[in-house]
Amino acid sequence: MNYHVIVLAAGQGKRMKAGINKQFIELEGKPVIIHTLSVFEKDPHCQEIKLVINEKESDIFHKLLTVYPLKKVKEIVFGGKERQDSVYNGLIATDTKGIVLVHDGARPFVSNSVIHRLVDAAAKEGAAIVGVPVKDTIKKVGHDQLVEETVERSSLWSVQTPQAFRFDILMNAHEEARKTGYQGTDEASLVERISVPVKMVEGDYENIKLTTPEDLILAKAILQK
Ligand SMILES: Nc1ccn([C@@H]2O[C@H](COP(=O)(O)OP(=O)(O)OP(=O)(O)O)[C@@H](O)[C@H]2O)c(=O)n1
Ligand SMILES: C[C@](O)(CO)[C@H](O)COP(=O)(O)O
Repeated sequence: MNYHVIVLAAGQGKRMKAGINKQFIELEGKPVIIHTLSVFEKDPHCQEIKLVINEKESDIFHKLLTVYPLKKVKEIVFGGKERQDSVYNGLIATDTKGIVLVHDGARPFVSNSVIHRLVDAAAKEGAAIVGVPVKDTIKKVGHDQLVEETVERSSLWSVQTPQAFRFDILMNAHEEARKTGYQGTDEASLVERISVPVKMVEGDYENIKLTTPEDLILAKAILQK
């Protein structure tokens, strides 16, 4: 099943404390964003990549794409203040009636098998996301660091990207969120609000998001494997 993908790279990477957008950090001599884009470039089912960047970093991204030419990156789109704004800008630039994926540029280890399971689920159900069951005990903590409750773990999943939707569903969800000023931390939360069921597809614990410096240690270990 073919799909289009929106790859997000317009954040600042503040928690990474690298002094540069974390997308430019090199892993085995190649920038993180190139690792991520290459997964989709090599996937025959991926028809087009919309790369969403910060306008101020245009020159850097254009130079990178000269060094690493990626024929599926046909258009670069400028992102917005929040992640959700960046997704919306990517969405209005995407021309499809089929399946659209949204993926964090900072998740370079997504595998083809996970992508294909996800796309098949989205084609069948309309909306699907990848995640993994949580491994830790989860507690709700209130004032003065006092534990309020231990949350039942068996139904808790840690959510990743990519997330995949029929284009019209994701667009409706975004339009609705914009009307009401709702800000979610992922696309599925917007889709849940318009009462479309979202299917959870089991992903992979290695599909980490590079967020804080410790994640780079893990990233190097994953690459060396
Ligand atoms: N306005 C924004 C904010 C985030 N992102 C992208 O969304 C993904 C996931 O976000 P996150 O890990 O929070 O990245 P940053 O916002 O860059 O990190 P931080 O919050 O630490 O600044 C990243 O690939 C990031 O580039 C984006 O395209 N536009
Ligand atoms: C979409 C996401 O990657 C799912 O885990 C995550 O919610 C992005 O969150 P962040 O607040 O931008 O780190």
